[in-house]
Amino acid sequence: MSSEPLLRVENLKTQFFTETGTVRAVDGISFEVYEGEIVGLVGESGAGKSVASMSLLRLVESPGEIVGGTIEYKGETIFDLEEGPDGELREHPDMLSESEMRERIRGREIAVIFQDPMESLNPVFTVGGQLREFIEINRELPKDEAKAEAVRMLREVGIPDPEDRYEEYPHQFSGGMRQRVLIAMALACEPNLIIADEPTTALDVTVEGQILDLVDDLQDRYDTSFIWVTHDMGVVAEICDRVNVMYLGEVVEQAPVDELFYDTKHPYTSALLDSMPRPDRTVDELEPIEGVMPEAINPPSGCRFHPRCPDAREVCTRVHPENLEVDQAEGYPHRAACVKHDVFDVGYDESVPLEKGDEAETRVGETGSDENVDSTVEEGQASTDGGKANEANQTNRSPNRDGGESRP
Ligand SMILES: Nc1ncnc2c1ncn2[C@@H]1O[C@H](COP(=O)(O)OP(=O)(O)OP(=O)(O)O)[C@@H](O)[C@H]1O
Ligand code: NI
Repeated sequence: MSSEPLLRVENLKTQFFTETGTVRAVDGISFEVYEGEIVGLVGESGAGKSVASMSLLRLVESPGEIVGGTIEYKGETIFDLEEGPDGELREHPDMLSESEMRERIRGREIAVIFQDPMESLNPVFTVGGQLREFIEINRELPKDEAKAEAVRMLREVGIPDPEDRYEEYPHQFSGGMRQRVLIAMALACEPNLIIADEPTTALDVTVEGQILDLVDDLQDRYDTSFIWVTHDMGVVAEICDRVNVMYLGEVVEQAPVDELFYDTKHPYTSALLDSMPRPDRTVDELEPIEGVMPEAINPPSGCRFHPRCPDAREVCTRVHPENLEVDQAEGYPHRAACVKHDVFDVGYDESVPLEKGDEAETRVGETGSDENVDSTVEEGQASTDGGKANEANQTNRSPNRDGGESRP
């Protein structure tokens, strides 16, 4: 972890301004992607994974807008704001222009693979023709060289008889084969980073396994970094090096994959793991996560997961936890946004456990739309003083290494 990250995302916020209110789809997430690693974004539907992915390429469409945070790629600024003369926020002058994003970044440096290949492939053109054209435009190669390169890429992603398949149309390909074509397209410009948004979700398990193996193999050979978006912890286990668990627009846990599975620090991650089919468990033993995920338009006060959390105590309804480092593993931080960890020091141990179903449910959405109602805990700050904590001392920033777990 000594080197600079390829991608650095800090406190990223993306919102949708709808008639019914502001949807805080991505609400202050931070993570890094280092060269050659596969970083997972995992969480239930609506967690903000796709909006986060689109934000990284500045592809959020109206009524959505990135409203805060920083995105840096190889030392260049994809997104940043600064304060103008009248205190208003405006785009930082260092920010890459729209044409730089289009000509230099999207596709060439950072490519995307979507879930549905039919949305990305045009049904009226041959698969090979589309791939060739893409290579021609993006790599400025003459037509015949681009064609040779297209055939080579099709072979590279495991499409048999690529010369023949080159002439076929998307509908003549199976779902798995189409997904391979999209991977070929993503790889065609030899990007440093590929964002894959649930690219295997529509495939059956066997084909999904083959695609994951292919990606693993290509990742080894090209040393491409990936951001892998999925709701499936099984996929995470198979492919990711490090993982960000998202809940209602926030990253609630971040850790190297083994650490996340074997030393889970956030109750939401535990719930995701418990709801995951495993060979050593029967279907009866699967535990679906309690309740449904509330709307990002009016999230619960305090910890957004508290209405569904088995470990929730009274303090969790009031204190909004940052994603703090609670441990280290393999040289990376293990972060968790849960006040049961000692580093938060907000009185979790003394707090009264919430009775499931009553307190929890009435709290949903009660105060969530007003951010100032919650106090936000940052490292080394106690925050039972209702927001004044932000002015409290910032000096004690060292994470409490032996205090990762709450005392019994
Ligand atoms: N165009 C839009 N207008 C309003 N709200 C939107 C829009 N797009 C997304 N959202 C909202 O943003 C939040 C995050 O959505 P997002 O698609 O990122 O979730 P996700 O984690 O990718 O879920 P899934 O697993 O279903 O793809 C959701 O509450 C969603 O309703
Ligand atoms: Ni999505």
